[in-house]
Amino acid sequence: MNKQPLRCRVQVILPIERPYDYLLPYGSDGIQVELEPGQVVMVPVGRRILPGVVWDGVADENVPLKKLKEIAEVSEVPTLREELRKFVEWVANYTLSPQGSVLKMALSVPQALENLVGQKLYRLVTDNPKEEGDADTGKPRLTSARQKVIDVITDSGGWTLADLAREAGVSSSVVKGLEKLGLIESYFDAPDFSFSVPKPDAVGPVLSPDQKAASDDLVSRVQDQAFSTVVLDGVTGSGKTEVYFEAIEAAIKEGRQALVLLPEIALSSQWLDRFKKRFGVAPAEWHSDLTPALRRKTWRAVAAGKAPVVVGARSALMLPYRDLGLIIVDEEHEGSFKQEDGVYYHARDMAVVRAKGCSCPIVLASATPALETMVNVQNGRYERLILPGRHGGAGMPDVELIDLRFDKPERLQSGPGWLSQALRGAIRQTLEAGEQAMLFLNRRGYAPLTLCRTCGHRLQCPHCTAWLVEHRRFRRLQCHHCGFSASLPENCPSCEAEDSLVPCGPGVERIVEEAKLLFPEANVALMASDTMTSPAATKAMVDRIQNREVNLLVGTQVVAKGYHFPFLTLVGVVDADLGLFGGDLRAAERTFQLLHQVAGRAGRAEHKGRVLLQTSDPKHPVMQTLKEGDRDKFLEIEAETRARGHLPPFGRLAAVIVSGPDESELDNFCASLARSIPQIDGAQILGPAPAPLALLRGKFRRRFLIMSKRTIAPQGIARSWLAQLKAPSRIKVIVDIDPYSFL
Ligand SMILES: Nc1ncnc2c1ncn2[C@@H]1O[C@H](COP(=O)(O)OP(=O)(O)OP(=O)(O)O)[C@@H](O)[C@H]1O
Ligand SMILES: [Zn+2]
Repeated sequence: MNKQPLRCRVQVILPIERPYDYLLPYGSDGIQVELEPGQVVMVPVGRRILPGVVWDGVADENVPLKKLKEIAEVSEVPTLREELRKFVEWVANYTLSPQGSVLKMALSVPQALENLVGQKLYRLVTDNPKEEGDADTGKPRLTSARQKVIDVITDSGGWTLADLAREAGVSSSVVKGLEKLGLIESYFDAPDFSFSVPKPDAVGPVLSPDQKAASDDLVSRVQDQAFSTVVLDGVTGSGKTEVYFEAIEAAIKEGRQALVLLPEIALSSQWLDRFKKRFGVAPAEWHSDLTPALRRKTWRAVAAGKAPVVVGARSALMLPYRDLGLIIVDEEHEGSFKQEDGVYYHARDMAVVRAKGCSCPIVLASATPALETMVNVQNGRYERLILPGRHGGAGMPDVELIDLRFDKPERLQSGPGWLSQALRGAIRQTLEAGEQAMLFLNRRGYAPLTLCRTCGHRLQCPHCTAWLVEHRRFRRLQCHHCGFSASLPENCPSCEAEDSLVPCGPGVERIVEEAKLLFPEANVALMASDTMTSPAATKAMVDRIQNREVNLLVGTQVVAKGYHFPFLTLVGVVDADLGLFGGDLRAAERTFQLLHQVAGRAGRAEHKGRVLLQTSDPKHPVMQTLKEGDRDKFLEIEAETRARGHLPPFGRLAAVIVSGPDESELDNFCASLARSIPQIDGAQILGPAPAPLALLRGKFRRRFLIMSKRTIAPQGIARSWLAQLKAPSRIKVIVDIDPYSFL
């Protein structure tokens, strides 16, 4: 009997919408191997072999056999669960992204998919080495390269030659040399992909009654293994972390995995230290700074259920968890949870969807929950647990406004100054009292703009609609959008006048300069994303601050987040109005959150905190509510404004960004798009308008905005409208559902 060969559907990790059909592979016995949905396979696509996943549903029997290719290889990695496949479909559908692009985020580590059974691996030899060594200790003397290998392998065994060499930063001959010495040995096995399980007897601190009530509630949700969304709403310093650590412990006890999403994991050394202290072991980390070997190990461990706790940036949400029992989104209001590249998604919102699919609770923790989140609390979709006071009875800091129109910063000998008399005085007092002060300005570099005094020319990025920012430490100008960098010219590039270029406005480097000048006796330190180049650099700085080797800290928004410095009592905000401009619908909310978080760094222990905001608009609701410490009043005012404008969360938005290298081709295409804008009840499409960044990385950009009522999904509108016209090959159309950036 001539049976028809069996086929299946495989979703390949290319930007394609749907799975392709393939023939099941033939085993050595000439019989086709049956595969189940979720199995990871390698398949031929054109001339390449790419990873894919056997997808649900049946292949189309009408496709002629000769058109079908055979699956090339079946990966040994654990089958991806139906929950993840459904999640990929959901995210693709919601964000209007190709399913293959979303799946690619889940299979983001190609090396992890390779079959590794029976690899040659290295481990430490534990009996005494035969080589003669140091007479005193009996241990062989090692070169530093060799010692690095020993250090790596002592931490965890089961390394391949290539991974071990790479992780230790040495050549493979160093590893082989150690093998000859008899200090390490090779064996054949599958690498060990697992992370330690936190000790069951590790106990946390004694919780306050409020913390205890919140933690009991979360623990019982974890034990119930049912979906719910809980907002953990606690003032800064109320001990939210300690509370959700209890929930993590409960998930571990249930034998399930816990995921913690942090906005800036690479900068979260304090968080990791606390975790280690509480649980005795480190969690699995997931972020862009991992070495390839660690990436592979982590991916595999997550998929096999051998990473009990994963802490990561937003992309950790896409990992193939075996059995997720809890998700925490810390600082849930943070804008960095929104990805604006490739697949445009909001990790907090998608995390809620994933928790639902996993039937587990999700905790959104913040001292300043997003308006979206609070409206979901009001309408009953989310529940809320409140921690009303700071841990250990520390009070909230006093917030005062400095009106820059009256208290104008005095000029320094070297040029303009940015710190008012009131702020200078407060810093002096703080330093004299032996406490720490922090100056906050959310602007990297020395000056945001450089201008020619003679002809007025402004130094601009050649590829973007943006000023070049001076970074004096490197004596360079930089574009903060595309990374373009040039050295600071001597003469004006336009009129060639000498000594005529002047920096305008302050960046943090300039504040450091002023601080050093005004407080020569102080230890001034700078903390910004471009000075904290690695987790180790960040940790070193955090340690210096904790040890009080720094007494005057200057920083950008990286200092605003989650840090706990007990001796920091004064926070000065150099330009509180900075975030309010720019026509962004969330400008006020974001400014309130950021300043509230920064203010929350002050006076977290015994000594009372004081916060000074320099503003030119002290009557602004953001400044007034910050001063009154009335977050809920701010949210009320903000909700009213948004409701009036039918803006999120009371209406829905989708941005359509069209870009291309040729401006007239772009404008023609946008004009055709504009002509085909459909008439829809309850929705409208605005545009095209030049994007505020009308030129970005050498591409011209135009924007449309779809605004719809809460009850109408903008996805459907975008889909049918954009399907009518095919974009020319050089033009790119991006749809950003629920946009956070309007540049
Ligand atoms: N029950 C407790 N016992 C002892 N120390 C605690 C307790 N709860 C909190 N702390 C300590 O109080 C400090 C503040 O707690 P934590 O950082 O968890 O607050 P938070 O609510 O996350 O603050 P933020 O929103 O500002 O990041 C930390 O040093 C923490 O270790
Ligand atoms: Zn640029």
